[in-house]
Amino acid sequence: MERSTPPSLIVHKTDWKAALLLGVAICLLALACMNIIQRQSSLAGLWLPTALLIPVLFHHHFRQWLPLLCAAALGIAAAHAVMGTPLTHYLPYLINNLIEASLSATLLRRMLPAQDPLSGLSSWVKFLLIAVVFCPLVSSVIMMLFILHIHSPAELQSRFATWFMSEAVAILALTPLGLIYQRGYFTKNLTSKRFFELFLTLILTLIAGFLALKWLPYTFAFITIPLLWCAIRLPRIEAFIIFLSMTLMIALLHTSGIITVQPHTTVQIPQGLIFLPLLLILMPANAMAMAMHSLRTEKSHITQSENRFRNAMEYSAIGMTLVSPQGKLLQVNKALCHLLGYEADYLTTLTFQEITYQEDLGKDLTLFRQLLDDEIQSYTMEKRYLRRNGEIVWALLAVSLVRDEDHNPLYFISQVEDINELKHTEMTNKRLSEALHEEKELLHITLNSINEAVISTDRNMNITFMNPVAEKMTGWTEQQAQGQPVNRIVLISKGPDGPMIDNLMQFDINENLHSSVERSLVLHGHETGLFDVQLAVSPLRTLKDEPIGIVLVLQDVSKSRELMRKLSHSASHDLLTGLANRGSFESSLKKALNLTATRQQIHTLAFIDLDRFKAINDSAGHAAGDELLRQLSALMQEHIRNSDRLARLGGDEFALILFDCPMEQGLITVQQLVDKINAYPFMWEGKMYRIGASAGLTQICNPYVSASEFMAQADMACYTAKRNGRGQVFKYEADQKTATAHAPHSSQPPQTGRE
Ligand SMILES: Nc1nc2c(ncn2[C@@H]2O[C@H](COP(=O)(O)OP(=O)(O)OP(=O)(O)O)[C@@H](O)[C@H]2O)c(=O)[nH]1
Repeated sequence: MERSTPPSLIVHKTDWKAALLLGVAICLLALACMNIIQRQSSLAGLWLPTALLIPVLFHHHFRQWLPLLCAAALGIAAAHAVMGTPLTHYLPYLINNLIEASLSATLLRRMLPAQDPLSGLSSWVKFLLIAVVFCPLVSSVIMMLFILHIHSPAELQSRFATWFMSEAVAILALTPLGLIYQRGYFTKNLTSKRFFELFLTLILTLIAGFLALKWLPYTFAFITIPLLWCAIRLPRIEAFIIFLSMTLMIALLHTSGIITVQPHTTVQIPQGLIFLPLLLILMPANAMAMAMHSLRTEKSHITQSENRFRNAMEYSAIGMTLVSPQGKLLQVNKALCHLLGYEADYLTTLTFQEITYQEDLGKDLTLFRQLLDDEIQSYTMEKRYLRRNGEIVWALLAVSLVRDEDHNPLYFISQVEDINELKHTEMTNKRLSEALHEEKELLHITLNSINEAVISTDRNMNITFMNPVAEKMTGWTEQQAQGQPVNRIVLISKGPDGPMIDNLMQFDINENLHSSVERSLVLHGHETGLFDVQLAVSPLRTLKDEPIGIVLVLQDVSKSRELMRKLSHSASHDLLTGLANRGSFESSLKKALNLTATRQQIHTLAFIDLDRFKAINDSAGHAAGDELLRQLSALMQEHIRNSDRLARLGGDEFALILFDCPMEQGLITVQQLVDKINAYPFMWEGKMYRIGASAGLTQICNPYVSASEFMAQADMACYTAKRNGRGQVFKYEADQKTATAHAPHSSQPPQTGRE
């Protein structure tokens, strides 16, 4: 049997106090037993020390037994010492007492629960068989072994009976009390009134017992009556106290000779069995006390359980009702009355069918019948009840059936939980969810049909949604992109070859709006190429303003940006020749001046004017003039560096900046250009024409001189070149405000005209 030691009984250290008390108590009991009862025999007729030792050992852990057994041994030894018994005489008996108590306590600990060892009749019977019958028999046999050699068979028989009876009666009288006693019982339970009652009952019982023993015939039959009366009336501990008191009184009266327990028969009862009647009256009394205890415990359990159920029902926040098998409401609680708006008295005159909403009654009745027919153990359903004021209220009904021992239905227990609000909220939620679904659908359709790419992310910047345009532009399907970091899917740079934008969240939309066309945002699609895009990044936030992700809107602006590029190009370039125009050239000139200021670079500025160009127009037509301008532009462009800047200022006038180029080198380069133009054979409609060019140069080396001043200087040098016979290159002389000719390497300029 599984033993659970109650906390109060767990002793971790040696309980010296208990051992001392035990030793003293056993010494006194042994003295009493030896003094009062020992008369004709060397064995006492009633031996209480073992009866006390058994429950003490029972309530202590095995580890505590040694000091307790020692204390008990010392107590018995002390009593014998007082009585003057030699050690050799009593030592075997003492050891036998200790063996018997240990065996009995061990078996009882195995067979009985620790918390309440004698809780009912069955545990008492176990106690009886172990402690009152078996163990005393074992110790009697052991005792016989000690004295076999010294006594005659008749005396052995008598001693066997005396030993057994003295142990059995004492254990039956005292040990149950020790087993069931719990520390603090009397202080907790025995009020002065109850103590007085106990005392009175004890006195009356003892007097009744004494009178029966002294004067009535069938002595023990009459003694049983007050004992049974005590067993029925008193709690078991108090009944056991009276049984013990009665036992002690009878033993005392008998040994003192006031009464005799010897029956008035001719048959002489052996001395050893003199207390056999005591054993016989104690057993039914004990059994009755135990039966009554069980009955009281059971009654208390039932009362408690009833109280619990009544309280649970009455104070439950959920409506509860007991319903008869016919459907009548037998008992209802406050919560149900409140839910349905009826008085309890009126509600109990109705049936559940009468308060059920008609549409829900069919299902309820079906389940009700299934429960009655034992097809199901219980059922729950959502149903509507009709309130007294005609309102309909939603409730969650849970029904179970209580049956009697013969399995006949007694009543239903129904729990009715108010779910009215929940139900209405559910309906509202359903409507909301439908509306939400519609909104979502609408949103999806809108997002699918717009021309912008829309991409949303979660708070960890992982993609959660992409519309079809986004799929097309990024080159990823929504399924592939979902859960991927947005930076892996949406690759955006500033300009086609510019740096990538690492953090889209930090992206400044204003910066994008004001950046040049070249630095505008470009989306790098996965195998879909580059897209000029306009990007808008918006954070997604909850109602509590907590960030939950971002939404990217990418607009493909490739076409408009191409148009802008064209517009920008035509604004800065000459339409006929494709060279830079005057405005653009002036910007380049400012740039050159900046470089001079910041890096001390020297540049050469040249003015080139075609000679006698008018004659081509006049002789071959304007279209020929245009074509010649185009060809000469291309010719000049071919012979300068990419870093140099050639512009058509208007008519047949060109300007050239040779960046980071000193005058000497500039003169050589421009002279080569003039020579090329002079030698250029222009074919038009099968005829060849020749023209020439004059050029004026100046050096940009002073950042404090204005751009227009440099232009004027170059213009002046060019003018001088023209005036000096055309086809020449002149450089501007700063100190003299004049221009000087550059020694030409080539031949004289050709005469314009058809060859
Ligand atoms: N075909 C054509 N002719 C132009 C264009 N712009 C200006 N012209 C003409 O180019 C000529 C320029 O005049 P000038 O510089 O005096 O003519 P030029 O014959 O080169 O005279 P010099 O420079 O003194 O040698 C004018 O006849 C203009 O009508 C153009 O875009 N296309």
